[in-house]
Order: sequence, then structure tokens, then C-alpha cells
Amino acid sequence: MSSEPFTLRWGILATGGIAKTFTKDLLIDPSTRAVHDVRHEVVAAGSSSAASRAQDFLTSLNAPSSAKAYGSYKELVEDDNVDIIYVATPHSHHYQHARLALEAGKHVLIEKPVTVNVAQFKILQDIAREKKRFMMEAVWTRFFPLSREVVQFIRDGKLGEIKRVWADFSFWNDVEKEFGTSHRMTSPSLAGGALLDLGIYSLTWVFMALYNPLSPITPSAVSLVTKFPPTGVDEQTSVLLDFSGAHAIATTSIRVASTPNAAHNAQDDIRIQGTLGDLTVNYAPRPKSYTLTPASSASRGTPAEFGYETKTFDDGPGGGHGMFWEADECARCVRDGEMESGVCGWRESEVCLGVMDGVRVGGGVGYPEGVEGVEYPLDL
Ligand SMILES: NC(=O)C1=CN([C@@H]2O[C@H](COP(=O)(O)OP(=O)(O)OC[C@H]3O[C@@H](n4cnc5c(N)ncnc54)[C@H](OP(=O)(O)O)[C@@H]3O)[C@@H](O)[C@H]2O)C=CC1
Ligand SMILES: O=C1OC[C@@H](O)[C@H](O)[C@H]1O
Repeated sequence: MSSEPFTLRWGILATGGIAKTFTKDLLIDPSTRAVHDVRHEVVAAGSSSAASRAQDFLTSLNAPSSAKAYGSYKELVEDDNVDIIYVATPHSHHYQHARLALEAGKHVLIEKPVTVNVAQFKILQDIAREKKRFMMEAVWTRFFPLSREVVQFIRDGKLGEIKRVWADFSFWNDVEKEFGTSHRMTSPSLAGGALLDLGIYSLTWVFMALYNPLSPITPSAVSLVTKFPPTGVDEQTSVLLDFSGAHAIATTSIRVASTPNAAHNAQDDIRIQGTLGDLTVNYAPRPKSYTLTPASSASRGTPAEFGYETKTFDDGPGGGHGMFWEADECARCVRDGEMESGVCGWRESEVCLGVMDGVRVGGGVGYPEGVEGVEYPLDL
């Protein structure tokens, strides 16, 4: 194998909040996180508003001066120097924009949730397969070294048999003041609501603990949904899942927060309970530490092989946000000719999305036809 790192050339589709954070991470030297086999180049950004907005975006991030700024997403996806498109538009637009990129022959990393519903995601899978392009949902949490270690610990059986998982990710609380009714968090036209934006992290931890791609289980779920009265999106959702006898409770809210006050240490919002003990994680989207608590052998039989311990990780080496771990995965998959990641595969994204579809429909949260539909292209 060549000792030169593989370079993945990125085109950034949209110039909002997360596009900035992600692109900043792409520009960090991978050796600061001890990664030497892949690297990233930001070669272009596209804005639906104006080329000048894309240029301001690139300039503000100190992107290379050679990076191109486009005033439309179509021009961006047609740039021959771009290998992969990062789709960072609101949920409502993921299907349309990911499809635009795939149809143009690009690999895609699509912000979470990958699409608004399973029907849309299945079509993207067909196109990615036909075009032989890599596609992944940007569930960045899965790629933190901490998360990889936790999943391995569970799959190695060190926690025993997993019986129950609790997972919460809740954020904000003054919804009226923070968002009003037209923000992407609250607008049905942008597929807003707590579940698709935040609850997906709670479900991600449930899936990391209980869904093994090698012996997959499609869980059954029951749920409670409270709607945000002015727009009808969900403001608080709780889901109870059954994975063949193992239970999970996944909660999310935009009325109360997992970390209500930054001045005080947050509690661990993820709790994974096995027959040999518990593993708790702080904090759902950007995990910083995990704690192991062995069950007492007197009460559970075989003793755990681990002691009580809290292990803390650097969640942003090189001064980053931690989004580069998922970018590194994309680079390795593209380099190796893979269409999907083994860490965040299509089937798992689809099963998780299927749970969210059921919860939303059951809770009476619907979005406009153009947002839920599969018609393409659509001028949203
Ligand atoms: N992984 C993570 O930690 C996070 C992920 N996210 C995800 O990223 C996505 C975007 O969120 P965020 O960056 O916060 O959103 P922003 O509102 O900050 O940015 C969205 C961008 O999308 C483009 N856009 C295209 N069409 C529309 C439209 N109709 N309405 C609004 N914007 C539009 C705009 O860019 P332009 O004008 O340049 O085309 C806009 O700046 C969501 O899917 C969200 O779930 C968000 C926050 C954190
Ligand atoms: O992915 C996310 O994580 C952090 C939240 O602030 C944001 O709304 C959400 O999209």
C-alpha cells in the first residue's frame, strides 16, 4: 500500500451553521488526531443564495484560495474536481440535494437524518447502487474513538447480555424565543421537530448498543409525541423499543435540555445496562467520557472483568469539533471502493429511519407533500 495519504476532495453543499463547523474540521491537519492514511481537500462550496455567499463562507474559513465558489448547487455538483458532496441543508431538502449529487456522479455524505422518510432513502440507495457511488448518513457520533470503543466493548460481550438502554438528547427550552415558527427546528416545511433533529442521537445510542449489522433486529416501537401547537411538529417525543427482549427508552425534547446549565456538570444521558454491569456516556452527540460500573458478582453470578472506571477522551483534537472522524471514514471507504460504511451502513440508517417514520405517523406529525414525497426534481 502507498505510504502517501489518500486525498478526498470535498464540495460543500450549503453554507449554514453545520457546513461551517464541518468544513473547519476538514481543514485541520489529520496528523493532529494521529491519522496518516487519509487527508481532505476543500475544493468547492455552493450556496443556493449567491456565489458571493459561498465565497464569503470559504474566505471566512481560510479555505485554499483555489477553492471554487458557486451560486447554485447544480454548478457545484458538476465540478469535475469534486469527489464527494457534503449535503448540509435542512432535513426537508436532503433527498433532493443528495439525489442531485448522486445523479451527477458524486459520492455523498448527507447530514442527519439522511432523508425525511424511508421511501426517499430507498430511492437514494437505488441510485447510489446504480452509479456505484459511496453514500453515508452523517451520524458523526458513531465515529468518535469513544463510540467505536464502546461498541467494541459491547460486541465483545464484556457487559454481558444487554438488557436495557436509556438514551436522551434534548436541547433548548425557550422554543418561541429561539425559533418562532419558521426556523428549521419548528417549521414543517423544513421537516422540523425534536425527533428528526435531536431524537436521532438518542436512537443512535440505542442502535449502537442493540443493533448488530451482522445479526440485525428490526425493533418494535411504541411512542408518545407532544406537538408544538403553532406548527404541529413534535416538541417532545419518547420512544420505547423492543429488540427481541432487550428494551430501550429513547427520549428527546426541545422544552427541557439534557444539559440545562452549562455551568454545572451534566449527568450521563446514555445508560447501557448489561448483565455484567452498566456503561454510561456523557454526552450523546459529542461523547466526552464513559463510565463502567461492574455489577456485584453476588447478585449476578459471573463477575465482570472490569472495575469501576471513568475514561475521558479528547473530543476535539487539533482544536476541532470531532466531525473529522466521519470525514476520515468517507475517505477510507471511497479509497477502498466501498459504497457504504461498515460503521454506518444503509440498512441500519434505514431501520432507524423506519422507527422514526412510525413514531411520526403514529404521533400525527406530517410534513407537506413536497417534503415527504419522492418526486424529483422539485423546486422546494
Ligand atoms: N451533525 C451535527 O452536529 C449537526 C447537524 N445538523 C444538520 O445539518 C443540517 C443543516 O443544519 P444547520 O446547518 O444548522 O442549518 P442552517 O439553517 O444553519 O443552514 C442550512 C443551509 O441550507 C441552505 N438552504 C437551502 N435551502 C434552504 C431553505 N429552504 N431554508 C433554509 N436553508 C436552506 C442554506 O445555505 P445556502 O443559502 O448557502 O444555500 C442554509 O444556510 C440539518 O440536517 C441538521 O440536522 C445541524 C446542526 C448540528
Ligand atoms: O445535530 C444537531 O446537534 C446539535 C443541535 O444543536 C442541532 O440542532 C442538531 O441539528
